[in-house]
Amino acid sequence: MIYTVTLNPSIDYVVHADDVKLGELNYMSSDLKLPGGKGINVSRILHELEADTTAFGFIGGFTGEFIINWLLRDGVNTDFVNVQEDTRINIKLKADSETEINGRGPMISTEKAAQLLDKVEKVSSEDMIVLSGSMPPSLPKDYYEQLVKRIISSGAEFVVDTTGDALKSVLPYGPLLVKPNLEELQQLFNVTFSKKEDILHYGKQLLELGAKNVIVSMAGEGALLFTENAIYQGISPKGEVKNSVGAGDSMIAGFIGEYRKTRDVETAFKMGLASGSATAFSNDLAKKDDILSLLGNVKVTRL
Ligand SMILES: Nc1ncnc2c1ncn2[C@@H]1O[C@H](COP(=O)(O)OP(=O)(O)OP(=O)(O)O)[C@@H](O)[C@H]1O
Ligand SMILES: O=P(O)(O)OC[C@@]1(O)O[C@H](CO)[C@@H](O)[C@@H]1O
Repeated sequence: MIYTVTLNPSIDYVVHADDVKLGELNYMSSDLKLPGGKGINVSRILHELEADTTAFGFIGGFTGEFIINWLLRDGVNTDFVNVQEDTRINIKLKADSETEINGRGPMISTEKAAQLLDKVEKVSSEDMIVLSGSMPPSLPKDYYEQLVKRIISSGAEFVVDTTGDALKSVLPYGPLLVKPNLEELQQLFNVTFSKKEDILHYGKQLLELGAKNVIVSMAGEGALLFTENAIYQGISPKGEVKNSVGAGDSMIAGFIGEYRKTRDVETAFKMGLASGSATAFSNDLAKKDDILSLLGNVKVTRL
């Protein structure tokens, strides 16, 4: 089983508006409400790729119900901790450019935080856990590390997709995969990249700090995969971008779903690239057929 943990799920409210003027009344040309949050997106793609998955996390209120009902309807297993306040709503504004405004998230009590720690401790050493996304502000700063310590005691492999200090704190525990995008990698080391060598240097740094594999994703420019033996460059297929929200999560799902089957990083990377692009080319997350049809157009070379 691949478990995902979304500490801060969301309804993603995708708003299309042709010509947005700040400070004036604007009308949407269309809108769409989707279940969101990084781990939930990973579970949705894993389910699409027919991998066994269960979504853990904190969920609450009418917004939480929307998400649970959607996942139930699609057949995605969930085992959330229920909280009192509403799960957040994140705005994804598609105008001339893409603007995101993410909510802070509900209050999580100490008791609820402890319940989730207990859940992750009970997974088996055969399982894998993906920890993704931001934390609601009421959780302790070291909550990611607390989760990882419990996972380590279960013996399961784990993947982390978060940012900043939370990411730094879990690297020494040896995550199977971390996947910063370019901006997140620069923020992590407080640097600005001016050439490809900079990306290669800081990608390798993440391996040195403890990650077993690192993907640095670069949106339409593809991604780089760093492993203990080699660095691979992945070129994404070209296509019409409809909604790139969740492309990174889809990439993680494609990678780990395939890696669990083959233990081969190169084929896993190809599946990750195809899944990320297939989501970028869809309004919602990608469907299995879209992913498989892009697979042949993905190019991976060893550097
Ligand atoms: N415009 C695009 N064209 C083709 N492929 C894309 C595009 N955007 C994303 N992808 C694919 O998805 C992968 C992940 O995208 P990206 O780097 O934007 O992740 P991210 O910033 O984590 O995204 P998000 O936070 O929205 O999930 C890319 O490496 C690429 O393979
Ligand atoms: O605020 P976080 O947790 O960092 O990111 C949340 C989020 O932007 O990430 C997903 C896309 O990756 C969306 O479904 C969701 O709205």
